Amino acid sequence: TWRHLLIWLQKMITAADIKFALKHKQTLFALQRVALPGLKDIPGPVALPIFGTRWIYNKYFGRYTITKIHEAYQSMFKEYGQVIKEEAFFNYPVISTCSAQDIEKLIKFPSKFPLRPPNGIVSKYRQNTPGRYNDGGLTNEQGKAWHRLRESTTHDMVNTRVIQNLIADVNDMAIDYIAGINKLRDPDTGRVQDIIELNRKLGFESTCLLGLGCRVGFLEDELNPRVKRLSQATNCLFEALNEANYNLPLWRYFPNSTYKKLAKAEEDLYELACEYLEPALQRIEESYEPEAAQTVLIGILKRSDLDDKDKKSSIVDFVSSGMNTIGNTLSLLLYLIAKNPDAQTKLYEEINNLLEPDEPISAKYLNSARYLKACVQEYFRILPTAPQIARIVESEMVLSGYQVPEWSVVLCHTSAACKNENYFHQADKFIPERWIASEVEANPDLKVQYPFLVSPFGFQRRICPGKKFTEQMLHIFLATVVRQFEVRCEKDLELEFKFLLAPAGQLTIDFKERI
Ligand code: HEM
Repeated sequence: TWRHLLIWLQKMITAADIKFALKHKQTLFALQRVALPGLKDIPGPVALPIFGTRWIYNKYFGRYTITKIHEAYQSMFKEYGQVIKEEAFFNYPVISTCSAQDIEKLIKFPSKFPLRPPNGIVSKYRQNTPGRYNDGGLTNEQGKAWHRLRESTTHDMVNTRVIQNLIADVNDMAIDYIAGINKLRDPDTGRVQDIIELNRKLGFESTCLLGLGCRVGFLEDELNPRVKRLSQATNCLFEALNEANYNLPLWRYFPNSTYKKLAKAEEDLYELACEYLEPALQRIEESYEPEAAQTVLIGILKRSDLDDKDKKSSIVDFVSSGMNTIGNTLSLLLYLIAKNPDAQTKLYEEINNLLEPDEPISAKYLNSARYLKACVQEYFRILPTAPQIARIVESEMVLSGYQVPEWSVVLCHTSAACKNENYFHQADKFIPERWIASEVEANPDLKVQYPFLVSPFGFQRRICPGKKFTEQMLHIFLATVVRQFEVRCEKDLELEFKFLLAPAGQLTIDFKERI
């Protein structure tokens, strides 16, 4: 038939092309370089000298608001296409892409030591504080220095067995969380006017459990002064990071108010972490068998290839990286579940099928809870708190037809890509079934073509080391809440970008006790 003939012809042409390409590889490559548009051709907002394109976020004459940066990117991708170029201060180019093909290229780039742009202000502070820090730390270092820290500090944290051993502790936290909800609920309506603060506290408490190896008391009625300082320091740190990211980088030249804020937050975090480390250090001296929750911490403290500064700065990095990310995620996840009653009903049915009424959540349940995991995965597709992943490209590469030079900064907008109808069927709908093979078999439209686009924890070897812990934590949290309450939310949630995507204003949730 004509179709077969066409397919045969296509194969012949492809084979001939490959032979030709192999023979004339160098020439073709050179021609392609000449022919392809480059960095300067990538569309994007008009750049001004020095200020680059940052004027678009200016309060008075800009087009977008800095706290709505997620919406700004959606609008720019619509206006300019799937790849855009912005210019940071001093006209440093920053490329953004939401193309699945580009993102796949970056994810699959065989990098030994993937490069993520360091957080300049943190690196500067740590350089200025040599008494406490050897370097920028795990989140900011690059190359071999990063690899050394990564290998020696995250070994236990990425181990499934170590994380599973924390299930009992996380269950206890979830019970305290439910008690917290019950204190906030209106006795007649079950309404909690604003759940965000409680979720933040649970985020803080769980991160401390992982990084400091103990419960610190964020879920208690009265916060002890140490915990209050910890919470304030983390908030200040994120405020300073946000300011440093989007305001003129004057901190490079003198310690401006943003730098001072960051320095104070880092100092407080460091001192507080050290206070929490004391009992663990004592335990090591007394050769006690560590409790499950202390495995990660004691594992780091016992390393002979790390000095004291490396150990302490890594623990500070773990605590500060996890606190707000988990807190935001809990609120955003709860909101999506509350907005999707059908999915919630299915989830409740699965819980009842897999668990006896008073049976605690166990590794066995978590391993078989397919719908629970699908709900969390679908949440990550729709509302991840880290909507883009940054990389410095290690070699020249072609992104959406543009030749991008080596060492360019590229932001992979995985979240924007996840909203693309061409990539996900009914992209704006919460459909956990798309992540379940048997459901996809029954409805092939749901098949996920580009699963790698859901990368809420990043990718390559630089992927978040807290991923396993966080996922387990979210599974336990969601199952515990849905088992106890039917949750509903009437209003739509406002979002704002504060270094991370976060809920803005209040999140009012109705918690109806299940009978
Ligand atoms: C909802 C929770 C979390 C989210 C969404 C999240 C997200 C991320 C993302 C997107 C990255 C960048 C990865 C990349 O560049 O490829 C990252 C890195 C990192 N995260 Fe998380 N994270 C979370 C929780 C945690 C927790 C609990 C910890 C505590 C251990 C943690 C520690 C880190 C560290 C140390 C890095 C830097 C890793 C490196 O550069 O090697 N994160 N995280």
